[in-house]
Amino acid sequence: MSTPQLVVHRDKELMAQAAAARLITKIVDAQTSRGYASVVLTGGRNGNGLLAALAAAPARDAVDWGRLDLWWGDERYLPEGDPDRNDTQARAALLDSVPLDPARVHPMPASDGPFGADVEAAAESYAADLRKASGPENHGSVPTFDVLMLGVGPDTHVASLFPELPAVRETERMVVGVHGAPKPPPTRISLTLPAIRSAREVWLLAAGEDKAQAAAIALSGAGEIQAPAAGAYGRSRTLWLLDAAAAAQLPRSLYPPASP
Ligand SMILES: O=C1O[C@H](COP(=O)(O)O)[C@@H](O)[C@H](O)[C@H]1O
Repeated sequence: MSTPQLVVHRDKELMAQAAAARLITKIVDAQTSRGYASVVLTGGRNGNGLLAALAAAPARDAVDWGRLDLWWGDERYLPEGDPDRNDTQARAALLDSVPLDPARVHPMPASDGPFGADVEAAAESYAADLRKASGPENHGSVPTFDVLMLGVGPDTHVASLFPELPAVRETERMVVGVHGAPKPPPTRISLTLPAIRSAREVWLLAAGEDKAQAAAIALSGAGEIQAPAAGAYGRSRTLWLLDAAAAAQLPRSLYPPASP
């Protein structure tokens, strides 16, 4: 378990730009050392804000987009192309603007796909895709992701792991179906905490005053069932990327000033 590191930026725009620059560098370094990079995307306002900032970044095309594997941490279980799906929003923010290899982009199943209303079967299908992509060097049933990004919800949810619901309690499976999510839509697919913890680095994105209480709860030693963000950590690094508004309830001793 890697102890959380915090970086706090002046505002959400600067946080998104700085996080995008950080992601570009991480991807380029991985591609240089291993020939490819593997990143897990997150949805929501902060996740999409980062992707939009990346699309506009001057160094954007330092990334070899054809050698980037993209996965999702969660998905709203809606028809393909639905505007509320995380992958729909990610494509609009960035993915449709860069020359990705479609074979290396792995959206989660849609509700109008082969599994229909059976979200558990859809989740198992994604788990099978992860297993297929996990080589012997990965020591497990998911690839070793270079960076796994998570937006932090105002209730401390990450991916589609909501406080007290069954999905956050899962300890064996890597991907599960979610029913009754308190944030619409109610039916979702999500990586579980064991899958999240397989990543080299986990980056938690929290910007905006509505995230301040969630950040304070998650970083104050709360349990992962009550505060799923508290259970999200990487094998070698756990990085919280915040703006000043989201950090407002944190002890000042937790982080040095990252920008004036
Ligand atoms: O519903 C979701 O919420 C979280 C957080 O979204 P935000 O708008 O509060 O930043 C998001 O990370 C997740 O992917 C999404 O499905």
